[in-house]
Amino acid sequence: MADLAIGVNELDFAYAQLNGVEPRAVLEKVTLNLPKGSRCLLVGSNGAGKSTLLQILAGKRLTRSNAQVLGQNVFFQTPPGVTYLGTEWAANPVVRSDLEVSHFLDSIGGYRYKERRDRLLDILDVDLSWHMHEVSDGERRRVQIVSGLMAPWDVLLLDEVTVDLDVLVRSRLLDFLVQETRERNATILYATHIFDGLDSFPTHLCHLQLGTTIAPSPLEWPLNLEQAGAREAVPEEVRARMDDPNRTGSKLLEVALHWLVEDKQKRIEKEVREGGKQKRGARGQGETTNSEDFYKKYDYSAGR
Ligand SMILES: Nc1ncnc2c1ncn2[C@@H]1O[C@H](COP(=O)(O)OP(=O)(O)OP(=O)(O)O)[C@@H](O)[C@H]1O
Repeated sequence: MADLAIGVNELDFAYAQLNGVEPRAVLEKVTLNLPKGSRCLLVGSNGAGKSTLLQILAGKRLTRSNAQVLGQNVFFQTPPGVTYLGTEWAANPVVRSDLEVSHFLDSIGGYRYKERRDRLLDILDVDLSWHMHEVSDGERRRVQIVSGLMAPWDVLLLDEVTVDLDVLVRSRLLDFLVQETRERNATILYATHIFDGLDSFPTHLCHLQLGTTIAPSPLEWPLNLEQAGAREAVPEEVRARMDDPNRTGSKLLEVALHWLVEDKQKRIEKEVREGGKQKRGARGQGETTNSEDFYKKYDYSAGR
């Protein structure tokens, strides 16, 4: 469909495994159709596949499945106008070297987008004379966000990059992003675990559970009970907690907590189905880890 920014249908993905081990499926039957101008939060537990999906959409991981961004199949070509911001950027030695921020931004074409660059420098409160080896993690993150957002983008794929920002900068950045989607019809897919202060940000939510999207994908936000599947996705008891005036967290947090509890339950059921028992957490009575077995052999005090 022409007005879709992201069109993913029944997408599968497995990371290739070395040493003859079979590839392990990480994404299965992922479906997400996002209209242009939307802001969608990707919600799921650690390891659900959020980063993998964002990387596929950014053209960083190849899949033969059908993943369209701005009308093009990302397996063949990532269209221009797609920006991906992930946490791994900060680990690159280049952005930890003695490099002045003004030089860094110029080196990646900041002078071409002077107006947007200056606006972002104000929003992210960045000092152009900072040196990248002398800044804090949050300050480095702010520079990354300025560098990533200064060229106009049509689709923004954000992987938890607001995590180390202080709340003032984060809130001003979110306002900027909302404005970008409203004024330029740009689209945002944002994976995060921090729901505080986000209630009014998304237009949609996508629940990724153990590598599979749960219908409806996306779910409209604020919740629209007329949308098919919305009542099942957010059952009545969760809606009651959302409407409770004594609620302490955000409405979004209520939904996310409900989904994460469900995800954990499903994961445990899967572990028991496949291996006969729950895999995570403390071992049962009498069970030991490999290293406990190993060190016991050398524990001379054990027999005393
Ligand atoms: N390079 C890799 N090779 C093999 N498996 C991987 C690789 N990267 C991630 N995985 C596995 O893929 C699954 C999904 O990982 P992914 O990073 O996409 O999850 P996520 O939802 O982004 O998690 P988090 O919230 O912790 O960032 C995990 O089980 C992870 O162990």
